Amino acid sequence: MGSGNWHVEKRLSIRNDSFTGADDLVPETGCLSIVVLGASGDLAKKKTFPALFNLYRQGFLHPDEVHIFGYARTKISDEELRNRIRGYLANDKSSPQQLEDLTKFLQLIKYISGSYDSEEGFKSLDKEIATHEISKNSAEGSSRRLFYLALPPSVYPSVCRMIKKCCMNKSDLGGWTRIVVEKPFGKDLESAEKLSTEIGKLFEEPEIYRIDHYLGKELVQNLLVLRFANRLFLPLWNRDNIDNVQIVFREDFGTEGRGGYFDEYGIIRDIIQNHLLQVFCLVAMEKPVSLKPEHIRDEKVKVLQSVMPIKDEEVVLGQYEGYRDDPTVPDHSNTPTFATVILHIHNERWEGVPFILKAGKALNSRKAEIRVQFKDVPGDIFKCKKQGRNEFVIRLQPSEAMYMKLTVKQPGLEMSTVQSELDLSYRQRYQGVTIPEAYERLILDTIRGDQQHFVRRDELKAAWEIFTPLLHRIDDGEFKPISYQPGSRGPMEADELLERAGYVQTHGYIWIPPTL
Ligand SMILES: NC(=O)C1=CN([C@@H]2O[C@H](COP(=O)(O)OP(=O)(O)OC[C@H]3O[C@@H](n4cnc5c(N)ncnc54)[C@H](OP(=O)(O)O)[C@@H]3O)[C@@H](O)[C@H]2O)C=CC1
Ligand SMILES: O=C1O[C@H](COP(=O)(O)O)[C@@H](O)[C@H](O)[C@H]1O
Repeated sequence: MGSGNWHVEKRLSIRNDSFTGADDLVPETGCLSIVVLGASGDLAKKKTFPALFNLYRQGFLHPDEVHIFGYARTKISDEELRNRIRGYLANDKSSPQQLEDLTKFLQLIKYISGSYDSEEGFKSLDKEIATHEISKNSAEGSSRRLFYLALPPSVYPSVCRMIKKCCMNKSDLGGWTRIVVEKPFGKDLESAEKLSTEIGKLFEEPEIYRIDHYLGKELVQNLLVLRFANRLFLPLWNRDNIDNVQIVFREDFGTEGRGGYFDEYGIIRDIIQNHLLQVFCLVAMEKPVSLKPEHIRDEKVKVLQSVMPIKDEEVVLGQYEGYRDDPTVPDHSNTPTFATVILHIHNERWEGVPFILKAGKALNSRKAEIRVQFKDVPGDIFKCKKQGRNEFVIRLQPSEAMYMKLTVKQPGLEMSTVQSELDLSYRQRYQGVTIPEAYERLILDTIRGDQQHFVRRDELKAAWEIFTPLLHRIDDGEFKPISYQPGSRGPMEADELLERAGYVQTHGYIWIPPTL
């Protein structure tokens, strides 16, 4: 936000012109109503409205087509909602153009107050939407209604019932009603299936968009391109060449202000079962038949179903010291704030290759990356084993980059080797290019009707099947987290597990950042 580095690309329509594989999309012309349910909440102001504003600024949401409705229980006026979100859309450093855009954008927002389980509020919401559709001369049957549930999952079923009962539009002329749901989508296999069944009775799968914002990150979206559009990787991406894969998430802050929520879920449900597992799927899945969303999701499900049961000795849990000082966290909480979990895939490509999923809060750094470590060179005549293995690192954040660690000849007269890198740092290579926020792309996908980057019901089920037995044991207090210092690397047992899994850390590798 507010980078001042905008690429404002005005589009005539929001028809999809990229290579998503969703080429059977219907041209969409009807008026578009975006309803943010839970508009007074944190997610709405920090992510949803800023993403909508960015889409508006880039010409993807046309003022002559679009209207935005905020809905929540809090009784506030349109103007009060606008004032609440204003600070998240612009700041002192915003350009005059941005401020002018902001004023126009805020005028598109209307607020309706109502409860999440009574028809009254949803009927007035429907009335407001209909008034807007009529004012835009939208042909009945062509208007589009997007309901974004920025709400706790406990109210999803009642909200979906209310939408179904009070707010559906006709869709015979290309119109639609879609709902976007956020994680946490259940707490284990049983609760997730129950939720899916409840929502599934009301909406068809193509109408449900289960969002995982990691799927909207630039380098996550690049994974299929990298893997399947580069001849270089095709023959290497398997158990014959790859020794181990790490998918890592680190945050250098704790659960500040979210202790109550976090304690109910823990790091596995908060990060690993969804975000890291989605990345895992894209790294490990087979090539899809095409880029059609269903083909991609079929492959994701297959690889999830090939994951073997997690072994106790391949799990390390941690909890940072001071976590329980949060008044919203119970004194004897057993909730992990750190976890390393090793997954094994039982298939021809990956048998024997550990996939190490690691996530932690209150650690010494903030990053999310994929680290693919290759096997040692057989018959190594240079004795470069000591210097380190080839590694291909895809850094999702911060500062998107991918680099390949290689052994090369040390420049000079002597014949000696050194570790170096082939480096693609995005900031350096794509200067002046603004990388969109994950939510921005994903909301655009929901409008375009492209489900490629959303989680399908069977995918969600397979994801919960992997982690539910372990989660139940943690919930029952059978598996205890090890205490670690905030600002550290987490429990040292996690690094020991990494070593046992075969990861060889490179020592003495020094990276010299290129200068512009
Ligand atoms: N384009 C760019 O921006 C590039 C940047 N670099 C930078 O160069 C530096 C070195 O790169 P690289 O070697 O890939 O990355 P790191 O030094 O960050 O990490 C290498 C590996 O060692 C692990 N590790 C780190 N400390 C320990 C420890 N004490 N015990 C056990 N394992 C440990 C890391 O695990 P864990 O993930 O858990 O920390 C990671 O798997 C990094 O800062 C990197 O960002 C390098 C090349 C290109
Ligand atoms: O979903 C979540 O993600 C954030 C981290 O997101 P990022 O895009 O900043 O990597 C995490 O802080 C939060 O606990 C979790 O619920």
